[in-house]
Amino acid sequence: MTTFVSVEDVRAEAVVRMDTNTRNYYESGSMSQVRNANLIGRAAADNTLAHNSADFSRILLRPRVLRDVSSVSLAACILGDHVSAPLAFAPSAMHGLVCQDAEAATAKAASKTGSLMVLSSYSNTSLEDVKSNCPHAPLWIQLYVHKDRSIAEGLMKRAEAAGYKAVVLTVDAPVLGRRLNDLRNKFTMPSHLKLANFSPEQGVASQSARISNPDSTYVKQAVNKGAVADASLSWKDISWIRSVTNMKIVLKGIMTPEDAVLACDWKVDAIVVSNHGGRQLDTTPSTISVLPGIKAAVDAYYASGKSTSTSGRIEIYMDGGIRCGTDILKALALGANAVFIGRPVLWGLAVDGAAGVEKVVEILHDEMRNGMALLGVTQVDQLNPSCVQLKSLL
Ligand SMILES: Cc1cc2nc3c(=O)[nH]c(=O)nc-3n(C[C@H](O)[C@H](O)[C@H](O)COP(=O)(O)O)c2cc1C
Ligand SMILES: CC(C)CC(=O)C(=O)O
Repeated sequence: MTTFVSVEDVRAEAVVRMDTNTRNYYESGSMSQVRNANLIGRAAADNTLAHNSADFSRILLRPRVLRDVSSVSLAACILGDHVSAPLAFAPSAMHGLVCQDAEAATAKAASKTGSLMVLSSYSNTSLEDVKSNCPHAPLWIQLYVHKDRSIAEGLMKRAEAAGYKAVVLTVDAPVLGRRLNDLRNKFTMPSHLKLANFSPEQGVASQSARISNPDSTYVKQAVNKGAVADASLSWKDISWIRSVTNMKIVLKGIMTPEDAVLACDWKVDAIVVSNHGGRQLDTTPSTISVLPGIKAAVDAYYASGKSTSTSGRIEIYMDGGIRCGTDILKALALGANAVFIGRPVLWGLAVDGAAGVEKVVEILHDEMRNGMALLGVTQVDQLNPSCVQLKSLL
């Protein structure tokens, strides 16, 4: 059995186990993708996918010494729920592509490691089966809203009844990004898998065909059934979500201070600073680079007394490019209450199912504890901007 001591070790093993379609679907971003960067004449690293990760190395850590770090705790609270660390699983579609037990395996790992998991609405395991495999950690449901609103309504009602705590509305995908590798591969979900949260009559399965060909017959059928994402979604639809469910509301895909302030105005419970792992609009900034501006805007909003919320301050999370424990410490220092990982979970799954995901979490927890001790910090809420500095030559 290979010894994995870093997330990169897990990734290296995972990618050789995946078939080409799956590897390209999981690994790629949109447009100027690393493997095909020359297609539009750009350097390989000149895209959002690459910047998400690379920009972490532009932020340096400032260790403080002689601070008694004999006991370091990662314990945290996310929207009122206790978790083992401020590290959670981002929603990602179709875990059945790399693991027979699909999201049931991911849920087991979330439960065992005490990690919050967000289930993609496009999962191969039903939300009820995921819940039964995750007795010891909180679950949230991610939502894509289709033209036929009864589909999203049904999903939210089922999730709430099953004990999911929050609905995560993905706001950065009114249309799907142009994923060149998926277009080239004509990627569609393999026929042995199903989108387990929807019945075939709802036509939602056809949605996955959008990845390959927006003009396909499948997609035209799905449009007729109202199963394609509703690009008319707007801020006022938050009131509609609130009328459907008592779950907390999280917006995933916020990239500007302006939209963060609107999220405060609309009194959602939390936002995820995210560019969808570089899979939607290419050449957006990295998430870690926009996080400080968003945190400052949210702080200013509450300091100005504009908030009329009775449920407290909005929480800020981020995802994108997190590959080691110090990336997480930097994000927390710059204002995130918690971070989410997308691809690292999929790599763990591909390597060894639930045990592989547990391994990824164990590595990241170890790296966080180690980094905190060496930084002179014993609790995650002690991380603040004084722990980091921007790389410069002076
Ligand atoms: C294969 C794959 C599938 C994804 N599916 C979804 C999804 O169904 N819903 C969603 O909101 N985000 C989805 N995402 C985006 C992730 O939630 C997350 O924003 C992103 O992966 C974070 O970047 P990272 O992979 O660098 O950690 C997906 C990402 C990947 C890689
Ligand atoms: C089926 C897709 C729309 C899921 C997704 O969000 C993604 O692949 O990034």
